[in-house]
Amino acid sequence: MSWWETDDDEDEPEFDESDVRVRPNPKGNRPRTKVRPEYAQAITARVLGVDRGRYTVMVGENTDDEHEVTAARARELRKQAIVTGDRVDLVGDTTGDDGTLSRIVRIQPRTTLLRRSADDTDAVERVVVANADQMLIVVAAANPEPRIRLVDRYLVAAFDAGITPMLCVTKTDVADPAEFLANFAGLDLRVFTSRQDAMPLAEITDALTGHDTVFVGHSGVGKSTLVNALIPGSDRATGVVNTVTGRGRHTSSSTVSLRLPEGDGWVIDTPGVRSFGLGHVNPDNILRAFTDLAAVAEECPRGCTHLPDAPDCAINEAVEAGELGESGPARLDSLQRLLLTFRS
Ligand SMILES: Nc1nc2c(ncn2[C@@H]2O[C@H](COP(=O)(O)OP(=O)(O)OP(=O)(O)O)[C@@H](O)[C@H]2O)c(=O)[nH]1
Ligand SMILES: [Zn+2]
Repeated sequence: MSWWETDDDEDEPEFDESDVRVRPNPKGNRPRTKVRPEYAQAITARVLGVDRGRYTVMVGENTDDEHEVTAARARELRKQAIVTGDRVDLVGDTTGDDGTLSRIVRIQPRTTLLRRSADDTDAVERVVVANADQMLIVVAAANPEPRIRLVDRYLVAAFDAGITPMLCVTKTDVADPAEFLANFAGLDLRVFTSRQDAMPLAEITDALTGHDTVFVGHSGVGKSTLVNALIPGSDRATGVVNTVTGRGRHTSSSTVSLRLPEGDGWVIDTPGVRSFGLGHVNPDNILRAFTDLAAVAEECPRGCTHLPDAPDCAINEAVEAGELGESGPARLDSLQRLLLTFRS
């Protein structure tokens, strides 16, 4: 079961940063590389993008010395994935002058890690983006048709990673998204609605300010159009949607970091990811995103699934007894739908 139930995988964009397969590491993702004394002078940088083994990184962020540098990975990092959003330590020539190459010697501990597995039964995960604290899920009201299940999968990936999701529905000039949005009423989910001739740019910019936000969405939903409007000059290629299939051409093909015009905040734009398995997801992380329900679940029997058929589930009982208020049933529904997303 893959994130996208489409059959045209041949032209799936390459995710070069996800080619490195990493084993799930219960101890976290802290690199085990010994700190070598000669790296005491290493400086910290933000990975902006990855292209064929070369990393574009930013050093001196928010200082007078801020500049971009091209870097390669040190051999001792072996196969550890270095992805967009990583904070890394650099040695060597960090001037960023033409033709220079510096070396990444360490990956700093990550605050969050958005990951995917090949499919829902695969425990081997690939990392997509590091250190994002927000996810903007972009979905079109029509052309292509919005899919609840797809948004659920993005939500699960975000909650699992400890990333706060938000939703932007584009193309509201084409269709009314109310019915679609009703499916998410049980979630604490900030929702923006947008149409090309009236994009809520100030509102979205405000939500992005001070954050690192990963943008995700199916190809053709208008994500590049939105990114270009939020960040003039970012030059995200926009494609033409095939009116028969509703699918876009895959015009944006690598993950990049873009800075908000005012400087305080980053957009990490991912290409239309079509296989985003959730084999690695821990159900406890999903429950944790529903703080009110998680508190009730303390009373659940050990190993409770919290699904409708779970015996003596405290959440199910509390909702039935009306103890979780008017929104209780909708919240429980949302939780159960998300829990089922990666159990099927
Ligand atoms: N009617 C309408 N069309 C839109 C809107 N936003 C974007 N589009 C059109 O939808 C098509 C796809 O937009 P893109 O911005 O390229 O979509 P994308 O999600 O970035 O797709 P890829 O670049 O293929 O990943 C383009 O023809 C846009 O002009 C909107 O709000 N309303
Ligand atoms: Zn339960």
